[in-house]
Amino acid sequence: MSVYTRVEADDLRALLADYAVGELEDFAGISAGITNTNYFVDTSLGRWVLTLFEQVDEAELPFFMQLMDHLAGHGVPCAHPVARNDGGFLSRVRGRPAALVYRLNGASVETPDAQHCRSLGGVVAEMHRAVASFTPAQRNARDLDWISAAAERLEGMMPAEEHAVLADEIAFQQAAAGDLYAELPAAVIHADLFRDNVLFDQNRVSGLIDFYYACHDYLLFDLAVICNDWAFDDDEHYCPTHWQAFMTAYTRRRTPDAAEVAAWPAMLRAAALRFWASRLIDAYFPMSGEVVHIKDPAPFKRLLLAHRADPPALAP
Ligand SMILES: Nc1ncnc2c1ncn2[C@@H]1O[C@H](COP(=O)(O)OP(=O)(O)OP(=O)(O)O)[C@@H](O)[C@H]1O
Ligand SMILES: N[C@@H](CCO)C(=O)O
Repeated sequence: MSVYTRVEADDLRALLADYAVGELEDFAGISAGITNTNYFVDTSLGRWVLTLFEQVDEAELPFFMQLMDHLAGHGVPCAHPVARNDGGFLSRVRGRPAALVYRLNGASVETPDAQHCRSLGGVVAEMHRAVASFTPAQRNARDLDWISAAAERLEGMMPAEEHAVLADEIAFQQAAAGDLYAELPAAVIHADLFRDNVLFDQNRVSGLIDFYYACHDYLLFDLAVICNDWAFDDDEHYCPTHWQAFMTAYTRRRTPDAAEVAAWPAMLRAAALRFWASRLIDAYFPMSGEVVHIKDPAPFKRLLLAHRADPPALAP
């Protein structure tokens, strides 16, 4: 359920008066998504998506808008905001901060094949090149400090044996941060490129969406998040052809350096840890007052343990 705030035609007419996008023709709430309220909005001049930000820290929104605008300006297919007549990207609808974004064609795929992965590899490499000239930065809201604080909250709530794995992995990642990760290339990354955040049209990426965890961090972290979600099936079986297809396309545009190759097994673990921890927090401390879709933390624990034993290579 993604409509937390109900929007009426009059709200939209008032909003659209601030943009040069024509007259309202139709609109409908979007049922996918968890965090924000999203509406499809059709006007006489095009098709748009209106997002009402329900949970994002308002002070962070200009960063996300600038990032999407920058990437789109550099040819990266992605959701990006429409500028208002006064040049800004943010509006207010029903008391919520809101943005009108260009509507992309296509849909996300639950079960990607190698062709989807190949197309994604090219787009992610383009994104990693385009961020080199993007100067605003924002820290990772789900960094190791956040994960450590999460582990403290979870102590005594989750099974002790599992908590010990969590604590042990945090210690490993703290050591890696001062050593293995010290020389890694860093820039603004997406940080949440799961299958539901990529739209495809005819097996080609039509756009990346949901940049609201974007932050300054290691480029390799993006690759690890993608490998964990796109190259492992729902039973955590590794699909080498998926990862091969992704990396073949990626390395045509950007070659990982030696430090990235060395840090890869640890970074796969960091990405598994990040989503294990956030899903544990969502499961043990569910947000009240809304319809909440809790994602199962267990696959990321299993993936973490699998990576400790036998991580796949960065460039297979
Ligand atoms: N620019 C866009 N063009 C077309 N469809 C979009 C666009 N942005 C979002 N959508 C559609 O809206 C749905 C919900 O968007 P999104 O995943 O960003 O929701 P959210 O609630 O903000 O995020 P999350 O699901 O991570 O909590 C997407 O699955 C997609 O179908
Ligand atoms: N992609 C995340 C949720 C949003 O950050 C997950 O699957 O846990």
